[in-house]
Amino acid sequence: MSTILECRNLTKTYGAKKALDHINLKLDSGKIIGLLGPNGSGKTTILKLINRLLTVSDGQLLIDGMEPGVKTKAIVAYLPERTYLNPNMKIYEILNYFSDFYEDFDRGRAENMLQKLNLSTQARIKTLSKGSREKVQLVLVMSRRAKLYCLDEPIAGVDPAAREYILNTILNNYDENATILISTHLIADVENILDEVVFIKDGKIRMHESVDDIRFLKQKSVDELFREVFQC
Ligand SMILES: Nc1ncnc2c1ncn2[C@@H]1O[C@H](COP(=O)(O)OP(=O)(O)OP(=O)(O)O)[C@@H](O)[C@H]1O
Repeated sequence: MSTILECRNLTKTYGAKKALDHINLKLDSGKIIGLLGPNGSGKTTILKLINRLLTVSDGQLLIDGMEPGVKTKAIVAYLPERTYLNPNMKIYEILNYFSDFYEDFDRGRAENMLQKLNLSTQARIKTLSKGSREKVQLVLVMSRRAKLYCLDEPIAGVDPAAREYILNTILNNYDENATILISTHLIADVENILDEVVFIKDGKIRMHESVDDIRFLKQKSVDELFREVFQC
């Protein structure tokens, strides 16, 4: 098993605010990992650093052994917490754009998923509900054959039935050697698909455990453990 992500004393500051404080973390490839923590704990900051939307203040961040750059962008697929789709474009136009932009984009897979979600490729983004826009965005990301998927709150805006479909879509559409890092508050909804969890609070890693160990050794669900660790 190889390491897809490594943080060595990773620190990120925004002015005087330390959003990530000397984080050490190693993630193996082939896992679905939940990045879980209360509001403001640093989850989005980590995902943005991986995607080079922010730069490291101190320490090191390595993706497949490389610092974030052009080469890592080609192997990382990112779903940001906010929609970035151009509201005036039709879905098929965005598919064209993704096909041109990403060598690893599998258009057939995207069209298939859209069809299952009853989303017409002729639909214009601005005519879709918030939940449907989020579904389109997730389909685009999961249709890349990336090595690392970073999903920031992928199911926050969709109804429970769609949540299940989306989680199954995530499970069924990624290569088993790829890694998925999911940041979410909806722990009970996602815990069944997770192999490992990383708990983060105040910019520090509080726990990195396998979900099987939490269930069998601690005899708890991830949701129960999260509430225990982060009780207010
Ligand atoms: N651009 C910024 N300038 C200053 N502080 C920031 C900035 N972005 C984030 N922060 C601060 O850094 C900390 C970590 O923020 P981050 O968005 O990474 O948390 P999060 O865990 O993703 O939160 P949430 O679950 O609410 O989305 C917070 O205290 C936040 O206020």
